[in-house]
Amino acid sequence: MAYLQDSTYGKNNVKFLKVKRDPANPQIHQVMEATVRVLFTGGFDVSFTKADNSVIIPTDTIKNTILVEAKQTEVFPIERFAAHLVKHFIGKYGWIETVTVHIEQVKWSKYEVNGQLQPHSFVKNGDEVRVCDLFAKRDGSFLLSGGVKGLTVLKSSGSMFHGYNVCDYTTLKPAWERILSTDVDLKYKYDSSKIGSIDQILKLADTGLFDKTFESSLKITLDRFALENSASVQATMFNMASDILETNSYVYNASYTLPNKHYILFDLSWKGLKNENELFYPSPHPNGLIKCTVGREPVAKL
Ligand SMILES: O=c1[nH]c(=O)c2[nH]c(=O)[nH]c2[nH]1
Repeated sequence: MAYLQDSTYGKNNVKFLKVKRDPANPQIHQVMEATVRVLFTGGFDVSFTKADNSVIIPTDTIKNTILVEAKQTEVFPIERFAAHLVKHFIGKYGWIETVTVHIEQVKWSKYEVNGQLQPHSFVKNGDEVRVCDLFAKRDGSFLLSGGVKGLTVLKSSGSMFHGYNVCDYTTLKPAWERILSTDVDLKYKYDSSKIGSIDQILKLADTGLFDKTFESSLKITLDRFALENSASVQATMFNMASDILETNSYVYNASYTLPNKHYILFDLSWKGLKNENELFYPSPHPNGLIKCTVGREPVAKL
């Protein structure tokens, strides 16, 4: 006999752009362009196993809800909007057991013209997005994380890779100077016990905690990337994550997923030319893929 082992459903890729006007000067805007995913679990099994649609909240309704709530509530920061959606869905539909919200925010930045920051013109300089994930249960427990995705960086000096294991399969030459490039995918998980509750997420949003954590983590990532003479992707990402934990007391752990996007020194010796770390060819594949999660060491109890 077959049985339903696992299931979830919801709406993905719900996009909106909301203009926020400064109450003191309505010409000064901020824009939130976001993509939202909402998934449910709960009393939905019969919709899979008995073709009973009565329990299904149509995914179209989920989409409408996201858009109506985006109109009616504050959407900055995305952690607050995620918490608001969780409260709405769990409060309204008694048979939902868990809600998972994922939000990606496009980075629209204001820029200057003739030395004047423009009040309602924005530029997007890359594919970088701010992300947040909130998993919440009806019993009030939750997991919240924030982060950044798609932040592409490259340094043309200050990166080494040598001292690695060498065996009969090794062809890689040690490097004391190389190109280092990656697409940063960073996720920092908040300590749920420090935050306390979904309602507290709304309150902490007002204190600026989530914006501060995001800005600080981004700055640490970019600062370390630029300033450290990197021994390896592994060592640098560990140092970045450690800095995030040291600086942000609400962060429980920090995870990086970093592709090592290789730029390979082109051998010009056959042409009688020296290549002193000047000409590389970007290698689209294969690429290294390096992940780590860094947490806080438990404090020893005496
Ligand atoms: O920083 C690096 N880590 C590796 O694990 C690795 N492997 C490799 O071929 N080059 C690199 N670079």
